[in-house]
Amino acid sequence: CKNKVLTLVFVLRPGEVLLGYKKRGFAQGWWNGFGGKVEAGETIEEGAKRELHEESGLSVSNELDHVGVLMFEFVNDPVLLEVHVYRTYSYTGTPIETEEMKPQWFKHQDIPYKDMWPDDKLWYSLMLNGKYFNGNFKFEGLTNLLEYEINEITK
Ligand SMILES: CN1CCN(c2cc(NC3CC3)nc(N)n2)CC1
Repeated sequence: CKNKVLTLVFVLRPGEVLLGYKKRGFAQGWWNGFGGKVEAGETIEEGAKRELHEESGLSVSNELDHVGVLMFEFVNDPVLLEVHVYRTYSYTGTPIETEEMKPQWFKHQDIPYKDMWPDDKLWYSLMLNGKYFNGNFKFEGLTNLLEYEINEITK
């Protein structure tokens, strides 16, 4: 069991998605949803809500919609990343810039894929359109996507 479980939350409003610009650390300089590690004693969904609040200032009262699981393998690295993707239209608060992230709303056509993880352009359309999906990606380093498969699932 070498999976590192991570979360990724997308806050939506009509025609737009909230992304955060990573100001430091892993994937610095790229835009992404909000998320991170799951701590001992919390469920994956609780971890997702916690990271969203820590990184954006937003709170989610009710359910997050669990829309997919993305598995990432890196050549010569035994640790698999298991990223649980969530989305929600219902949130409270106003996005605030933190030390980690600078939040910004993007119209779907303006999503800055060149400044994002290389896999994002392959599955964002499914996430933005309310589909459910699973994805498997094989990377060499952080930018070279060697293989992938994405399957839409009926939930
Ligand atoms: C804190 N986590 C890190 C992993 N993560 C990823 C990863 C990812 N690609 C993988 C090649 C790394 N692509 C997106 N969009 N997010 C979510 C946030």
